[in-house]
Amino acid sequence: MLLSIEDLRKSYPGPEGAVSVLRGVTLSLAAGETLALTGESGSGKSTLLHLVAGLDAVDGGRILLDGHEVNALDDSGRARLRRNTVGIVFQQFNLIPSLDVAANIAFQARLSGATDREDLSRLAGVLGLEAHLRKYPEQLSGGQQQRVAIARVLAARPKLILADEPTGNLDEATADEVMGQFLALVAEAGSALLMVTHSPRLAARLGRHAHLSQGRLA
Ligand SMILES: Nc1ncnc2c1ncn2[C@@H]1O[C@H](COP(=O)(O)OP(=O)(O)OP(=O)(O)O)[C@@H](O)[C@H]1O
Repeated sequence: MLLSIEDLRKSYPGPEGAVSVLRGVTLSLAAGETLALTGESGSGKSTLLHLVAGLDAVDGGRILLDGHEVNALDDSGRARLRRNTVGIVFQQFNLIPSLDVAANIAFQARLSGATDREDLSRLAGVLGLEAHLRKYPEQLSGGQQQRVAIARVLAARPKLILADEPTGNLDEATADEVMGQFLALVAEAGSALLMVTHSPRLAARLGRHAHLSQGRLA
């Protein structure tokens, strides 16, 4: 199993004591599987993604990712896992403002040692970015920036992609189109995908669906 989450628990401090957000979440994802995660606003979807990425510490339970227990790793071990195994597409795109589109796409791939130029230009082609490769992020629309963020993650060919509303800033028609391209490229790369979405329509396009409610998955 690529990802096994067992009895995961997470609370945050609140004004009236700790607020329990995840209350025993158990979930497995095999290599190449795609899963949509839905749930009301504030139900803990982003929290779950952050914990899997090792960006925050768990309170209880375990996350096994590609044979590593995420929370048993030190900071550099978690950083290595993020660099080599996980690709992250969050809503704030985190493109590097001083790099042009081509360099942004290549950036993550270089870090993880995957530098196939043909692969990069093909990705840019499929995502409709060829005309923008020499532009800087601030010269792009929100939708174009989202495509660059998607291309950047795919270029590194991670085993697991964590995506939080990756088409959340797009109108419905464009979101459908970009999601189609994204899912086709994910399938081609053989990556597993754990994707948060508010849209039942987009969720239905993934292989599996889990719903987070009251701190547990249904
Ligand atoms: N760093 C933090 N400190 C305190 N509380 C937090 C922190 N991060 C998240 N929370 C709280 O935990 C709960 C879950 O937040 P989370 O962002 O995971 O929800 P979500 O399901 O992703 O929501 P949305 O769909 O609105 O993005 C919320 O009540 C939020 O206020």
